[in-house]
Amino acid sequence: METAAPSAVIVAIDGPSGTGKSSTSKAVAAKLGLRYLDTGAQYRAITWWMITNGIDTDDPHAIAVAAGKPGIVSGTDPAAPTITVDGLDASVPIRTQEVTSKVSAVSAVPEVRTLITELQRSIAASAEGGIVVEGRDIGTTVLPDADLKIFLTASPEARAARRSGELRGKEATDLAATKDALIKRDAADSGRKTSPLAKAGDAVEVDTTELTLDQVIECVVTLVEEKRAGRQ
Ligand SMILES: Nc1ncnc2c1ncn2[C@@H]1O[C@H](COP(=O)(O)OP(=O)(O)OP(=O)(O)O)[C@@H](O)[C@H]1O
Ligand SMILES: Nc1ccn([C@@H]2O[C@H](COP(=O)(O)O)[C@@H](O)[C@H]2O)c(=O)n1
Repeated sequence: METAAPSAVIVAIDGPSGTGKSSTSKAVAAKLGLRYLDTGAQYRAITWWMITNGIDTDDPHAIAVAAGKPGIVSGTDPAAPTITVDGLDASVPIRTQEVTSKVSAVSAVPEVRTLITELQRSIAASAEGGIVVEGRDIGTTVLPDADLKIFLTASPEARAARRSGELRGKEATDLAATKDALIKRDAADSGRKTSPLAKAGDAVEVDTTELTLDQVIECVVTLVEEKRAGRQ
């Protein structure tokens, strides 16, 4: 596995859905001049491609056979992250309810994980000044030698309330249904055989339930700065 230049800092941020991984990672990367990679967007992109190409997302064999076909490219500027599939901007369609409901089944297929993990490692290795990579298995599997690993948590109630706030005006905002859906997705992601959602043994756990987003960002920035200072 290739690693980034010695001065670069690699930060892995994992955790269940709605704990603030994307918002925190983007802001931390922007503040510290690092690149940013949203690995969930990559699993969403491959899921979107499967749906639009008529692949049965309940058929792991069909998914495995097709897994190498889409060309997924992630842009890592934290101010404007991008995701394309076969050259098409996928940033909007990957956020639909249909993709969200099918992404756990697609991302559980080992052939999908092998391909996406290789892609993630090559992006991290080419981020010369360092990168914040967020997902579910970054600290445990994708980048086990990351300089700093963070595992964000929050109560299901807080996470559902955050998600409902996002959805208001766009789709149904039933708090109980939102909570059930995220608990179900977390259970699928934690329960799969290959590279499940899990906290690395050496990750710092941050419970964000009672923290504002700014407080979480500040906490992670401090942890990165401490890590950098300790390496000098
Ligand atoms: N500490 C916080 N307090 C209040 N709202 C927050 C906090 N952290 C994040 N949010 C809000 O919660 C919502 C979900 O955050 P975000 O998308 O960053 O979570 P996530 O962990 O990346 O979720 P997913 O894994 O499902 O993509 C966003 O609207 C974000 O602004
Ligand atoms: N490292 C990762 C990241 C994500 N997944 C899967 O993608 C889904 C969508 O992730 P979001 O962060 O965009 O909500 C997630 O539910 C997982 O199924 C993954 O497996 N590994």
